[in-house]
Amino acid sequence: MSLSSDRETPLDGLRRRIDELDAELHKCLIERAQISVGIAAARLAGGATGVSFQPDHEAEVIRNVVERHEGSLPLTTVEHLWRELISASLTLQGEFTLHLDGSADLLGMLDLARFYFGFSSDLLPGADAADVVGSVAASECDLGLIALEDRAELPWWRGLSTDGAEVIARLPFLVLDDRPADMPALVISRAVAENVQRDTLVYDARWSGALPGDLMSEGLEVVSFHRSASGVDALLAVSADMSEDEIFAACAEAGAEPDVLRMIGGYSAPIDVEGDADEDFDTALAEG
Ligand SMILES: O=C(O)C(=O)C[C@]1(C(=O)O)C=C[C@@H](O)C=C1
Repeated sequence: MSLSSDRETPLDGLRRRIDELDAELHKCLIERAQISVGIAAARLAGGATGVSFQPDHEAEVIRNVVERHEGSLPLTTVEHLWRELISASLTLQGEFTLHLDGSADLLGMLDLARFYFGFSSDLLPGADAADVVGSVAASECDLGLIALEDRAELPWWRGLSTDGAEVIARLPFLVLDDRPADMPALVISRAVAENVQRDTLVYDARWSGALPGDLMSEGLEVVSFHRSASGVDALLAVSADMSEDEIFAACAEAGAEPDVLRMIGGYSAPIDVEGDADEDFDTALAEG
């Protein structure tokens, strides 16, 4: 072998560094998985069974990723890697099935499911959103993924409750232009941890008349609505700082108090990475 072929070229040096980093990363991944197994054992020792989702901790993990991130790797690539790790960690803690809203665009649903819940999770398509709510409510620790439409064909959220299946997350979690897996959706489960912290609460609100037109300026986001002969059902997202009395007062200010107001879960608010989330709600559509 000649002397020149023994000398490391700059390219060889870069590849050697990638190999070193891969070994370090792999060691960290092995340790992370061992810790997940430890969490599962500690929960079992404390009398818990099955998976318990900690959506607030998951949000914190991704918030930390966003804060630390720099350089040329796309943020959504890093987000996806961490989502895969969190899903693997959940799978190590117990079996669960992810029920998919079969009435939504199939490719968009599959993209979302794989981006957020990885390739190890067990997927099961349901007929529609109401079917997913029923399956998740009847399970011990399954998850459901339901696509959000401004105008819903059915008020599927009527089947949610805080002692059954409830809303635990809103996707996409990172609001970015041109991101992959960008179908708006809610995640539901009955296996959410008891002490979970959420900054946004979700309500089932019903009016026998029309939907008040200006709820948004009162701090109430209409995530979805359904109009029928008996009135309007709305899925409202509201800051967790607002009491139910304040919500009634804000609705009255916007036009009318709802006949029904029922808390049906909550989530950690998505992060608007570019600072220009499009929260425009088509009030003309709701009023017309
Ligand atoms: O914090 C926990 O309890 C964990 O199990 C860890 C972890 C993670 O892998 O980061 C996994 C699942 C939870 O939903 C949240 C976070």
